[in-house]
Amino acid sequence: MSKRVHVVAAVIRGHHKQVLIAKRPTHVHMGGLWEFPGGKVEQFEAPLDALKRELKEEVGLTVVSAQPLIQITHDYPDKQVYLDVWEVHEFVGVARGMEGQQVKWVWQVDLLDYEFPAANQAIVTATLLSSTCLITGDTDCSGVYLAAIEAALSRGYRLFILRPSCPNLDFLGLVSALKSMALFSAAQWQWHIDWCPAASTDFERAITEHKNFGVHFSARKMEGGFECFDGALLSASCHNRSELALAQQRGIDFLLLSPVSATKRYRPDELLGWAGFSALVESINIPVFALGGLTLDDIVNARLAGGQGVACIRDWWQ
Ligand SMILES: Nc1nc2c([nH]c(=O)n2[C@@H]2O[C@H](COP(=O)(O)OP(=O)(O)OP(=O)(O)O)[C@@H](O)[C@H]2O)c(=O)[nH]1
Repeated sequence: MSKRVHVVAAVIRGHHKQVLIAKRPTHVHMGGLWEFPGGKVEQFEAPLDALKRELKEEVGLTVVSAQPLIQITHDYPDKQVYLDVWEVHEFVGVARGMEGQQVKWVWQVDLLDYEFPAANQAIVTATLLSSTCLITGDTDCSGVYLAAIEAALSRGYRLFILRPSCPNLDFLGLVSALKSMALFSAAQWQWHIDWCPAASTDFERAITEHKNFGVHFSARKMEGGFECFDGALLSASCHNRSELALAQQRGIDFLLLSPVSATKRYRPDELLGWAGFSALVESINIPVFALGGLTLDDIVNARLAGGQGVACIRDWWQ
């Protein structure tokens, strides 16, 4: 088997949630498909230096700052790659196809309409997700629930795992309120399947008809198998290597992995710590949020450990 190729690639974020993509020339590997600009890391070259060199050479941009986004290990029939993907928020220059290739700024939601190499699916998901995720608490009043979501939106949260457990909540009313909130804030909602009436056609319609809605499974629900939610983003909670592997096999789009840090529910010897989190994240190709005893100050640690960001529960009660 040939050696795995270390490739750096960049999700370059421009104005108004636009992202730069480039078309691979037809004669090269994965030719004719779209890609995130980048290329191979040279011998003895640091990944960030390689990223800076490739972006200058390929699209004429000077990187000012970049942070890790996701790492993918993928085997094509003819090539094994390790895609080391960075997020670039700050750069200087005007993007051009320096090698004659087509380059394009696209709305991040429109990335789903472009054809990328197979390894890129998780990169596109990671690009669409924010670096924070809020798991909601409980209430028996829709008004209180929605007010807490609005307050969280104003604190910067855009991705929510919804788990109101009260059966008296008006589901369709909640859907319609969340739809209009999504319109103004681009927020994404994952319905916690434990709460949602899975058999309800209203639920299925809401999930599959609206791109901001997805479904979240507990590890046990995921293990038990689930029905198909056409086109909806799927997420799951995991705690160990075998659950992570199952999630990947079941086509889950992103994960919450816990417990990373101290919480009341777990003994100290059960905690993953950042090293344990990082080792588990490395074993799969899916964006993973760190969960358990963390705050928004831990986003940098999560990114350095290969994660997408942090998921918080306590913040709901602020
Ligand atoms: N740059 C980039 N490469 C990707 C992406 N997705 C993906 O599977 N790859 C694969 O990673 C490898 C990158 O190699 P490359 O050909 O772009 O690297 P390079 O510019 O250094 O090539 P060269 O040295 O042959 O000129 C290719 O096998 C390509 O198919 C992506 O989003 N961006």
